Amino acid sequence: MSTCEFESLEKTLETHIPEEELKEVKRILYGRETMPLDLPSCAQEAASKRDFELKGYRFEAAEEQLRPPRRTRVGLIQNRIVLPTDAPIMDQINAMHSRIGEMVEVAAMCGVNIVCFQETWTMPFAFCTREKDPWTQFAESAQDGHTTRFCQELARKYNMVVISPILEREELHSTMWNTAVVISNSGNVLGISRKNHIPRVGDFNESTYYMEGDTGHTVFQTQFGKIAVNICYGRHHPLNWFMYSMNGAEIIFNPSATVGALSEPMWPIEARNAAIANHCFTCAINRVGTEHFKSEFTSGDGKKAHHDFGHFYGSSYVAAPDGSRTPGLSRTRDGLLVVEMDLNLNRQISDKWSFKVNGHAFIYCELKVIGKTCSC
Ligand SMILES: NC(=O)NCCC(=O)O
Repeated sequence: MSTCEFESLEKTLETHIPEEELKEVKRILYGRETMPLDLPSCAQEAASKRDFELKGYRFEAAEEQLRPPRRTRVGLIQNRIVLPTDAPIMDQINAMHSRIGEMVEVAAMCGVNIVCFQETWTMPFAFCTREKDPWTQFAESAQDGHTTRFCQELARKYNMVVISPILEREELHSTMWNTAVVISNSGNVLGISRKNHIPRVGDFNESTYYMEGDTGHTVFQTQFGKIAVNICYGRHHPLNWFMYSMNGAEIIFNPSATVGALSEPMWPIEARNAAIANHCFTCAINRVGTEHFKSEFTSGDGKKAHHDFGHFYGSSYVAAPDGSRTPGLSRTRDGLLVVEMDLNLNRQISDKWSFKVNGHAFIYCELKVIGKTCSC
């Protein structure tokens, strides 16, 4: 595991930029200032004891005459794997369950309503190896697998919606998918959202394992707002975010696994731009750490074979429809980002900028040109 990784952009800015200039720098980089969210001291203490970063922010909306505020708290969890990648599979899964369990307990202390974990959170991101065995053994049923049952317990215990992205094994045909299981705060599986764009870039050899998802752009009505899940590589496709939003999503989660050398310059832009373009909140989550694999693998680029994928740079953040965003979590540490948002902001910004109205009209005209009608 690399110990000399750069910790975070925010830390560097805060260390080197004089206070009076820092405010302006942050305004230009991050938009309207996100206020810190007061989190209970018991949560701060537990996070520090359990060795993870805990940060809280809130996005406000203007007061309206006819609608009360619609405040929701989301929790984004980023973490490294707990055990080495060659430990017995069930031990690896159980170790991840217990790590996430203790982080979700802190999320509950912070009043989180919807929590989302990183992409394929129960396993190392082993698709770089192109080996089927043992990695396919991490795949589980989305409906009633070990991990879904674990998340249902969390959901019931803490009255929290849980988004659990796993490697799914669909029992009927033994097919695998990269799937987010969405569990309501009463513990029922509300449904699933399968990754619909599979990367063929760098060491992301995921097409060796699973196909493009077949669940469309599903939006889930929860007690705390309408949510959707656009898994990792899906964030590079503006139309993907657009379709979730056209189907009514107020918050779109983007659980990811991505490495610095490949995508870091894109990371702060894509989910944020999606929030702006679609008048919604977006939540980008990336794992942390460097994962080592026993067998060497090549990247098909003429370079030497290697045992690791590179550094997963964390930096999870939330973006709002007005273009503002929270600072990111660290590039190196496990972390929980708690963000309170007033969902009324979506319509307020839509009324101001009207991007979605234009998008709607655009689709309608395009369909008319190709001779199809639609109900949207
Ligand atoms: N997990 C995944 O889809 N990664 C692809 C690389 C990226 O999109 O940054």
